[in-house]
Amino acid sequence: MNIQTTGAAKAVPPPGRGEEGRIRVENVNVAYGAIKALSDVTLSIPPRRITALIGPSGCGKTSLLTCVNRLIDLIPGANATGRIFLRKTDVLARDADLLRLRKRVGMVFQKPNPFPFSIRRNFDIVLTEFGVRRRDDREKRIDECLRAVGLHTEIGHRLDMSACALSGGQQQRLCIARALATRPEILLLDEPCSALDPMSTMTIERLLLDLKDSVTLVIVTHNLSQARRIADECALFWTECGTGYLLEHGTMADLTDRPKNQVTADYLHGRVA
Ligand SMILES: Nc1ncnc2c1ncn2[C@@H]1O[C@H](COP(=O)(O)OP(=O)(O)OP(=O)(O)O)[C@@H](O)[C@H]1O
Repeated sequence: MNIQTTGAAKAVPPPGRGEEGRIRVENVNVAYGAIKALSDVTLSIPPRRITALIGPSGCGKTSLLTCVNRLIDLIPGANATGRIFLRKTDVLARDADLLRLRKRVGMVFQKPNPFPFSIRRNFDIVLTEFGVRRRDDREKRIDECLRAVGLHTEIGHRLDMSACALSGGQQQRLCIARALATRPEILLLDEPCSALDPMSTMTIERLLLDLKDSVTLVIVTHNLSQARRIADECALFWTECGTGYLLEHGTMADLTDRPKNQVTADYLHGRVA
């Protein structure tokens, strides 16, 4: 399927951003109590590209994603070791500044999760938390984010309506807009289209293609067609004895046309579950 981009407002990256938005994962292990979920993952995710994390259920894709913004800290019994660098900051360091980290790294979940308040308040809560105190600054930021996700003409004049009254696809775009409100370098998306119909899925895919010029996008998806449509790079995870590991990483073309492993070839061509 050919995806046309939305033409939504593109944030032009300021000059000299260089490596901003690159994620360097070094020897990361994740365990939940005695269960080792992810073993020794080393991976460099390029800035301002779309990288898809794919692989069968339980191979640790979400676990890796939640390490990058330290949401894993909120899971009782979870433990992550290794290093994940955003430029010079090791986000897994004990003394990492989590508020600053979550300003730099936004996250969007499988099921749209708007706060059960007005559209405006969805943004105000986040913006106030991250220090945007002046009302007119918040209004400008809301306007910028709604334009970035192509929602401005649909709901820009209805900011006081409940976010929960929006359609599922609109709610997910609102959640992406809310995640963009802190102007993150990185957006993590955990199966963001799996609860959406095909039209809403295409809208989100176009939006991600528009956003990738300014934000590093890492998307977990079970939808291989989606990965082929939008991802520049792809990391295939696998499991052995219940522990996930990185099997192969490269461009989508590398994994599809020149896989290094037979398992990669079989998985990418739908020959294994
Ligand atoms: N909170 C938790 N407590 C205990 N084990 C967990 C927890 N979260 C994940 N796991 C285990 O860690 C392993 C990896 O799970 P994870 O959700 O990261 O995989 P995944 O590849 O994202 O799976 P899926 O594609 O089904 O979402 C699985 O064996 C899972 O059961």
